[in-house]
Amino acid sequence: MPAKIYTEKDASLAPLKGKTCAVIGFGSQGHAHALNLKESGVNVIIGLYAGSKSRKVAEEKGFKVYDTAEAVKLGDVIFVAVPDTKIGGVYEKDIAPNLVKGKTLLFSHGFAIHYKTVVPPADVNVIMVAPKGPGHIVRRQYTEGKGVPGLIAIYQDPSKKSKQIALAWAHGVGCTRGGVLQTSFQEETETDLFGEQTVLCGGTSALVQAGFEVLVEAGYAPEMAYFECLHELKLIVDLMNESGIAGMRFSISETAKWGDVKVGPKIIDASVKKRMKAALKEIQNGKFAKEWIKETETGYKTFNQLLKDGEKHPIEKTGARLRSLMPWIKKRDFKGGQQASYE
Ligand SMILES: NC(=O)C1=CN([C@@H]2O[C@H](COP(=O)(O)OP(=O)(O)OC[C@H]3O[C@@H](n4cnc5c(N)ncnc54)[C@H](OP(=O)(O)O)[C@@H]3O)[C@@H](O)[C@H]2O)C=CC1
Ligand SMILES: CC(=O)[C@](C)(O)C(=O)O
Repeated sequence: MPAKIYTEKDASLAPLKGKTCAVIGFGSQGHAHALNLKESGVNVIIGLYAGSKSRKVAEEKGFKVYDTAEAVKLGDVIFVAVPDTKIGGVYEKDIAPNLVKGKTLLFSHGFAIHYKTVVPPADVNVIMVAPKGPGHIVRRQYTEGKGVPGLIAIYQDPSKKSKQIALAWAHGVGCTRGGVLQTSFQEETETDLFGEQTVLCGGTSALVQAGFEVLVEAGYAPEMAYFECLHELKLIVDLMNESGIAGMRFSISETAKWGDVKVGPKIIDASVKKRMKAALKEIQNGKFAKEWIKETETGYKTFNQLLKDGEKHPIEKTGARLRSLMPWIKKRDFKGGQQASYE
């Protein structure tokens, strides 16, 4: 039996009417939910720590910004939009002391609840609204009248109104335009971590860099390798996004189709699936989460080094030059931090 997909006709903003929605954090997801909800007519305030560089941006976007603890006190629904491994600390310091009966705690990823860095009191609703897409695209698609599909989950529901609140939030950020599926905190956490590590960000970055390196090491121009392995990837995935893998194959050449079905499975073969299963196991048994929490406790030492190494990959310099020749590709100003958006 196919899973129920909630769309705009199944949702209403009514559960949020007259409510104060406190978004804690104004980064990738935080800024998107806050702006989309506000434009949907919902009353939104922002909670940030005293020295946050996001304060200025949030105020410039017209939001009332409070210290985190104050925002929690004022909020009826509190969206914890801070980095996953920081959530535990923010919760203990600023959220738990102000989380009184009847409030709703909302997450857009299940990490903190599933791996128990947050153990909420039984008398508050705990829900999730997880757009299945990066925050900047959640915002962009909303402004274009589209919507990133999303997941909702209910962890605890003393009010017996949590599902309506979750659907209202999903509606307010535009997810019901793309379709909303109900899941659990465990399922969202495990599938999201798996996808971002092995298929999306992790798998794709590694695949693209490997393809670029093979071509450049074989003597082909880096520009050629960039166009082939990164720029055109979006065009191919756009076709998949519109009409599936078979639909994408409709648009590519016979020769490309033959290479696709004949050589593709030799590249992503059973050994890749074996490694994917191993990654899933480490997510399911908590090993990944433990290592990630430990990494943040060391001040992101290895993480920052790996990010720096990635920034130095030759594909970045080649790509920046080629993208600058395409005026329709909007340059992003990252100086503002994670909430850097296109607006
Ligand atoms: N990025 C994405 O697209 C997605 C993220 N998620 C989930 O959304 C949640 C938020 O992640 P994401 O949006 O990426 O986070 P970002 O890193 O983009 O933004 C974090 C925000 O939290 C702020 N912050 C940090 N500490 C505090 C604090 N003590 N009090 C208040 N605000 C604080 C930061 O302020 P400052 O700018 O000053 O550092 C920043 O504005 C996570 O649970 C993540 O898993 C889910 C789906 C997709
Ligand atoms: C965009 C998204 O959902 C990711 C990749 O899982 C994330 O940024 O956490």
